[in-house]
Amino acid sequence: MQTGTGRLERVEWAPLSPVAMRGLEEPGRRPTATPCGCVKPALETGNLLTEPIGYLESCFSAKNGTPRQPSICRHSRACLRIRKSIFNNPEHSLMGLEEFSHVWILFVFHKNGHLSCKAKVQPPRLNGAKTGVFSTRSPHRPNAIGLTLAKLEKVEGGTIYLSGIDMIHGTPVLDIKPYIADYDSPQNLIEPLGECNLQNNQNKPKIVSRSDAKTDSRVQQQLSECEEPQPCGRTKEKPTCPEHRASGENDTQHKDTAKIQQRSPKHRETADLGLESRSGQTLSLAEKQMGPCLLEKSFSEESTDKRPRRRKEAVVPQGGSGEVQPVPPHCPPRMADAAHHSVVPAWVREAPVATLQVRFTPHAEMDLEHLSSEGEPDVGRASFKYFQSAEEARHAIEAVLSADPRSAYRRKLCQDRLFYFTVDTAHVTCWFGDGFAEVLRIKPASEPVQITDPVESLVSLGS
Ligand SMILES: C[S@@+](CC[C@H](N)C(=O)[O-])C[C@H]1O[C@@H](n2cnc3c(N)ncnc32)[C@H](O)[C@@H]1O
Repeated sequence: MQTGTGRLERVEWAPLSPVAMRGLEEPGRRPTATPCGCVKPALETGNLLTEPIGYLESCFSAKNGTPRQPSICRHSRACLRIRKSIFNNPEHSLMGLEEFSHVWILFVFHKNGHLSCKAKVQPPRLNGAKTGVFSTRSPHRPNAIGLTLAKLEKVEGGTIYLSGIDMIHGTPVLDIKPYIADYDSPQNLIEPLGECNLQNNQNKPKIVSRSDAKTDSRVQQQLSECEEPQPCGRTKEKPTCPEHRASGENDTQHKDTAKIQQRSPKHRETADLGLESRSGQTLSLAEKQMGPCLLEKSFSEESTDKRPRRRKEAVVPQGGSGEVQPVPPHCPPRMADAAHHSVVPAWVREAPVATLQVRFTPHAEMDLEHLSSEGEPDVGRASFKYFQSAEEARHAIEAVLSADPRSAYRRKLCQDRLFYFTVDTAHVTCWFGDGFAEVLRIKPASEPVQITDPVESLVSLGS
């Protein structure tokens, strides 16, 4: 059962439930029932009794108005304190994480309201049409687990600070994993060594299909930053603000980790490829061997060979219509990145509505000014918890609204209705017209945001 705390308890994870077991034909692996009749959770059958590692404090207090994906609003902020019930020394579990610029957050959609989910859902971008739940990022899925790639702003003791998030306040978080482009992005897939015939020196350039000019912005950024050939294991962006560095304690950890990581990128790859990487000599051999093999295999290539043709894909060729381009041999992986991207169905990028223009009425402008100056006027600090300035608050409101946060239903049937949402301490009232959203009022959010875990709030209001 999924409870308000986000804990997925054993009864809902019973492996004999139709959802959990349909199609799984391993009768010998079914778990035994306890004398009381409960089904024993068993890792081997995939029955996981989860325990949130923490509860998110987020600038979004409710689902309404929360961005549908983290990329929509880069000023959206949150923090997560690892619970002491998980690790006695939570800070130990975060050691080294500050070396990464982005993290995956796995969480429970604890405010779904009910556990039922349908095989076909209506994602907003399909404007009422249906598609299979597993081809969407819908919160309503058999296991209500969400996955968000967030920017890691800083690590402080046992707490991480994030931006670019799409989760609401109180979201139970199950796990954090570092984002490693080399593993997590198809642009960076590394050919298994076996596929390169080293002995015969037949390292022919891989044929890759170019696709999709509209790459994920992070990837675009990586690509644009990659003017010089770079070692491919390193994806760290420098933190934007120096004050966002970890505390002194973490600096020590940082150095330790840095020592390990200084030699890590190539070592990591050679290790992954099963090559000895301890001695420089072996490493350079491995490097020599790997050079041409590091060309990536694109999904497009795979799809051409093995999969039935997709209906309609957002394959926007760069400099040609899906032509097949050889990637030059000896091209460092980052450079090869530029040659091809991942493929998604067109509807993912073809929003049913254009990006909306956002405007503020003079009244709303005054409200924003007023709200900003309510905090600590002497030090010029706004009364926001998460935003660092009124300007950031304005950008966040614009970002949320320009992506049109309304459901397809509301967009079609409730066109002249007011729309409300809360972000940080601002309660925003607006309405939507043809191609625009207009902010009418911005008031202080009256309700203090409730958090699920009985811990002190990490972000203090005003002071
Ligand atoms: C479409 S989901 C995508 C989440 C994640 N990026 C993913 O792909 O799994 C994002 C939406 O889930 C909703 N949401 C966020 N946190 C939630 C929570 N804890 N429980 C239920 N719904 C939540 C919000 O309405 C938000 O707009």
